[in-house]
Amino acid sequence: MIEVKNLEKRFYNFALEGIHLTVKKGFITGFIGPNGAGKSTTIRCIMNLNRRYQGDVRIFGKTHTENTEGIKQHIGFVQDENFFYGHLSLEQNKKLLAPFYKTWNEKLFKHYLDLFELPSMKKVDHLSKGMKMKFSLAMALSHDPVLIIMDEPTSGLDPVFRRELLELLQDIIQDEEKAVFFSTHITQDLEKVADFITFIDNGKIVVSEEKDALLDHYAVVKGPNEWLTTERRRLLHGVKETDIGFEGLLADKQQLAGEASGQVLLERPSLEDIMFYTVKERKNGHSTIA
Ligand SMILES: Nc1ncnc2c1ncn2[C@@H]1O[C@H](COP(=O)(O)OP(=O)(O)OP(=O)(O)O)[C@@H](O)[C@H]1O
Repeated sequence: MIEVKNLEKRFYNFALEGIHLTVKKGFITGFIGPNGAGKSTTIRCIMNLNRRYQGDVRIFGKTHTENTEGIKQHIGFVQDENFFYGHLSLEQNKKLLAPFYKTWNEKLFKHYLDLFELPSMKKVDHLSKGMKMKFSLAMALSHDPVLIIMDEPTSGLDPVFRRELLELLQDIIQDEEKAVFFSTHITQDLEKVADFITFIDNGKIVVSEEKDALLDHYAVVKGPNEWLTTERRRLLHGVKETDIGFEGLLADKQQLAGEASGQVLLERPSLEDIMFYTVKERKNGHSTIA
């Protein structure tokens, strides 16, 4: 559905470098990374909103130069900023925007307005933050897109609706013909629904992999300080030492096979752990995980 190769985008004091990324049909791919890592910039390049970039971005096998209109017809896009006309009602916004989509489905739109409890006659400016996000979602889903790309769609949503949205996304990919790609800081959401994870830090992809495999081969290692020889320390990322002991992240737990037994604890990490220790390692001035 999406194939990005060697994407480069430069700003004054930031660069996306050598971004490789794929989003597969039938799956949900989560995009994670700390503030300023380059998630929105990558998404904007994929949507052709950042025009001057290098590299190959293909959606449905085509570049934007080949068929940008055709591509966008089949994408449901949710941005982190509100791009509707604030002084107009939801209904008026819909009337202006729906004609751009050949497959606009008015019944589906009404269904989402009801489901999301949105008042169609209210002005966008008078909606709460979460309601604006819900309206963005309703607009993005009502032309029955095959690819859904969202930049932090769950920010500002209450936990009940967030969970409902995750369920909705899982329903959408059930027919194995669609794909969802979304960025979020709520890594627990991705633990629930994502099939693949792409993690970006400081403009570079740290890891891009099937979620369960990723969580299987990383480990948080905890143990007494005397175990931490220089050699073993080199294997770990974001090491923190206290009087009680140390903890750090191991990218490939096979590297400690045999050596660890009995002396240290190897725990299955959360996505947040993987992010935390990796970013900590970079901030400490060491290289990131390859
Ligand atoms: N138009 C622009 N001009 C200059 N710098 C920009 C521009 N857009 C983004 N940047 C810079 O690119 C970097 C990456 O920003 P980006 O919005 O992609 O990060 P992000 O991972 O989405 O962060 P967050 O999680 O905080 O939303 C930041 O340093 C930002 O200042």
